[in-house]
Amino acid sequence: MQIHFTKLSGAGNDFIVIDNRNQSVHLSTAQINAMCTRRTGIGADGLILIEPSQRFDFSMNYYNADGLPGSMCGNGGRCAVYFAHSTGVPSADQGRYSFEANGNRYEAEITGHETVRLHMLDPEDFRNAVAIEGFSCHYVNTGSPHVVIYIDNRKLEDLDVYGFGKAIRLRSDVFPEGTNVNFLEITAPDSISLRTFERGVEDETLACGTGAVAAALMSFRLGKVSSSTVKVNVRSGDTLEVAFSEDLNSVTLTGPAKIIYRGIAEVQNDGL
Ligand SMILES: N[C@@H](CCC[C@H](N)C(=O)O)C(=O)O
Repeated sequence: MQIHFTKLSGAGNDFIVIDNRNQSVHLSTAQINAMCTRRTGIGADGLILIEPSQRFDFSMNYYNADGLPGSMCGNGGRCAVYFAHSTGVPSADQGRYSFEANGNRYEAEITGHETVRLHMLDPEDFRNAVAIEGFSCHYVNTGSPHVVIYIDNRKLEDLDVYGFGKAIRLRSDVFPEGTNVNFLEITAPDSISLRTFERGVEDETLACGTGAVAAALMSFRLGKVSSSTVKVNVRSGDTLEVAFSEDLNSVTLTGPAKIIYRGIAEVQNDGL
């Protein structure tokens, strides 16, 4: 079966996006995993199906690279909106899209050349300083579950994000559903540097949108940054901007979303 797709990058978090508004594409877990596998497939952190919605401009169905449905993907949401904009998916409000993902409504707008601002859900379930694997782990759900760790006495660039991230992600006694794990350094009163191990990719990614939101909100909550607009420098070298009200609501995530290429994949019954 041949599938037309578009590859997008949201600050280095990369996605295969498929326009499935006619609902002709049905992919299994194994097929999505094969398409997302680097070297033998197209390669991506996740796959997004753009599907019809009764109530909004479209529905975003997001799958992690392991082929399983993911929780909210902030960079994926921004890429889905950039894809919709560049593909001519109609929107009820010019220049602004509404879509559903994981049963929630999201809104986003194109704010400049290859730049998308996404309005996020209010954060939930803050937990402070739980000791796990030798780290003081803060936790918040920003649409996806995130551990936030300040690596005060080490260098972020030298940190074993894969090893430490995986060990914490696999602590099912603390996180029965798993978690994404973020390591960060405060670099100024309004900026941080961030590296993220992602659940479902099971590796470090070059950026994570809901992780950037978790890191910015947690840092403001703990008094580690003083600005409610925080620049988050991610592994790709890009910068995401997280803005919020002082009570940590009305959160937006803004940053680059780019089309890398369009292609046709030959998908076998059991994968590529
Ligand atoms: N990269 C994403 C987060 C995607 C969801 C996550 N991997 C999960 O299911 O836990 C982002 O940009 O937010």
